[in-house]
Amino acid sequence: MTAKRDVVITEVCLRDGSHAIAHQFTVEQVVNVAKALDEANVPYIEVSHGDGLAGSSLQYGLSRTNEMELIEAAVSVCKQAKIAVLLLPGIGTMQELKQAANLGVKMARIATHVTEADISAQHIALAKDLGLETVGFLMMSHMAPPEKLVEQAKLMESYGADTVYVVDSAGALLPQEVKERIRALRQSLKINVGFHGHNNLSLAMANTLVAIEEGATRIDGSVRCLGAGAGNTQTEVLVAVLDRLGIQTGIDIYKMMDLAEEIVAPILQVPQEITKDSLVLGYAGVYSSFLLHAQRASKKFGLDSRDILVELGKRKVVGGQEDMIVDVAAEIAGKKAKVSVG
Ligand SMILES: CC[C@H](O)CC(=O)C(=O)O
Ligand SMILES: [Mn+2]
Repeated sequence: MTAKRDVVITEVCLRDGSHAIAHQFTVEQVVNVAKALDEANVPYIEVSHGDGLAGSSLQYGLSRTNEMELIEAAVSVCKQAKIAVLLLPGIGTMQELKQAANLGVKMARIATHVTEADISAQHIALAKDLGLETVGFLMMSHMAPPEKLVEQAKLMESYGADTVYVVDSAGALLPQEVKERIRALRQSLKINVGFHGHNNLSLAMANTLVAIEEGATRIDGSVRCLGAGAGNTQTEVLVAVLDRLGIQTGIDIYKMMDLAEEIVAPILQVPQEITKDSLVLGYAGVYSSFLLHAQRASKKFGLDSRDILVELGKRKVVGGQEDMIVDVAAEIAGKKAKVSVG
């Protein structure tokens, strides 16, 4: 019997979590996590490089294992859960999307910067042609006011998306801002509205609950907060909270708790918590996936990583501009050197 679900959860630890572990997932880890999530009745599990299909590169970070192998392995162990992939046009191409569909993926999430939905037209159309459920994923949603978000979401809807997500990539949105954005989308779209949070300001759960209150029915979470920055809304906690609120997810709470503790926690190199660097991501409005890159640059140039992150926030650097992290670090280090010589 299929479970009743008022809110449909997509588990992102095997994709967003890839950022947190520098894209080092093994087939064994993916199999163990996906199988346990499937048994807990999670409906969608996203598997890809952190930056989406074909993200493995020097710019974004090389994957330990080819993501197609990871996707194939996840598909093979899931009895009811559907595997989703993320694709950022310009990083992933039509070819990878077709390859993923051939492997048995059932959902494609096409992600663009919040003001660039127009570049998703071809990929959304292809995903629909391939028979995939299709999501438009508007990243860095804190950088656009609700009216702009509506304009961009309507473009995705017109291309054929079944759902559009407000994506708080930097974990910078405050509850009121989430409320305004979800409300505006709900009033203007005919399709589902979703929310993807990051916990850099410790607001992922509060923001998710506000989004649900405003009518978002598609929600992302990551078990044990295994996601970029301080991670996402913690799925096992969300499932318990929604159960207390009488909102059905169809997910088995005990099984989620067990897999979080026994299978996902051991994968974490360090426990996910709000450190000074992840806090600055939310505070300065910086892409959560920039965290490890900025920390590496801070070591290389002998800087406080917060100075690099704050400057990136000021310059409104967005996804795809990872090379700017080293540029900014070099510039700050250069200025410091001049001051100490002068
Ligand atoms: C780089 C892609 C990014 O991690 C997608 C995402 O989850 C977000 O923007 O939060
Ligand atoms: Mn994310």
